[in-house]
Amino acid sequence: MITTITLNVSVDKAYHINETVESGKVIRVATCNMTAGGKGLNVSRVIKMCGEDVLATGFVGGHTGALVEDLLQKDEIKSKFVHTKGETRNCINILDQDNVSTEFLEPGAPVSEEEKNLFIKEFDEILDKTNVVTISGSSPQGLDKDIYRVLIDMVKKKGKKVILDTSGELLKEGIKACPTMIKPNSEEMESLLGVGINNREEIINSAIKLHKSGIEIVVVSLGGEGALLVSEDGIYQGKPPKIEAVNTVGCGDSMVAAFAVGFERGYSPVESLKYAVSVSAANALTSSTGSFIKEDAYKIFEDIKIIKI
Ligand SMILES: Nc1ncnc2c1ncn2[C@@H]1O[C@H](COP(=O)(O)OP(=O)(O)O)[C@@H](O)[C@H]1O
Ligand SMILES: O=P(O)(O)OC[C@H]1O[C@](O)(COP(=O)(O)O)[C@@H](O)[C@@H]1O
Repeated sequence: MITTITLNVSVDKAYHINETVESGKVIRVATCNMTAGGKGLNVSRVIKMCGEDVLATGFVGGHTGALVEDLLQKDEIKSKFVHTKGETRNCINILDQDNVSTEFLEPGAPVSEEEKNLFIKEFDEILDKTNVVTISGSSPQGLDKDIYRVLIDMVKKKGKKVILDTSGELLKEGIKACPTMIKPNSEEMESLLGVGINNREEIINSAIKLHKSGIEIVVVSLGGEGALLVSEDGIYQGKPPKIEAVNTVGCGDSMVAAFAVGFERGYSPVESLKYAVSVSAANALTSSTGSFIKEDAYKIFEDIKIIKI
């Protein structure tokens, strides 16, 4: 089983509008899609769509939290959340007539020390039934910046695999525990290493540096250019064919999900790269966040170029 951790859950609303976003204007929404969000729940949905068993964990609270549990149940995704006194947040993604996306991400309600300790206790028990763990996104107020380091240490002590996909201080602290894999984009890697990254060579050198620091698999996502993978098997780029992207929100989460599925199925890093590029590119073809059509992924898979560097 794959377990996903989403400490900062949300209800994601995708607003489709038939104009462009301008401040000071009243905008009527044409259609609204609602999904269980926070990066880790997008990951959970995509894992389920790939056909693997997944358990979603983290914190939920109040009416919005209950709605998230409902939405997951409708997608037949198992969950075991710690219930908080604070209310779960909302995140809004406005997609305009040209499919340009503008996101508003609310902060998460505070988590108390007691709620955190309960999560750690329950997670320790869940780990015994889990092969792969994904940790995604931001953390709510009330948790220390080393929370992911603590959780990764727990996973690694039990000999399981763990993917960390976050940014800023959480990523800086988290990598001290050497997760099995990280998936920064180049801006996240710039901030992590404190250097400017302006070209392909600098991306490769930065990823090699992170791999050498003890992270088994470093995947740098490159948007429409696919992703670069550094592991002990070598350096590879997975390049998707050119597609007409509709909504790229959740592409990073889809990539993490597909790598987790690859670990669960025992794929090699390069096989996982090809699979993950096809699933994440297929996500860009649907308007719904963290979702893909299998036929799109199959078609894209056939046309992916794997380039050895
Ligand atoms: N326009 C696109 N065309 C094809 N694939 C895409 C596109 N945008 C994203 N992807 C796929 O999704 C993955 C993650 O997207 P990216 O935007 O790089 O991540 P993040 O959302 O984490 O910044 C990419 O590595 C790629 O495989
Ligand atoms: O969990 P975080 O880091 O606060 O991010 C929250 C939001 O980011 C998104 O996952 C989109 O992020 P990506 O496009 O980077 O995958 C939203 O769906 C989500 O609610």
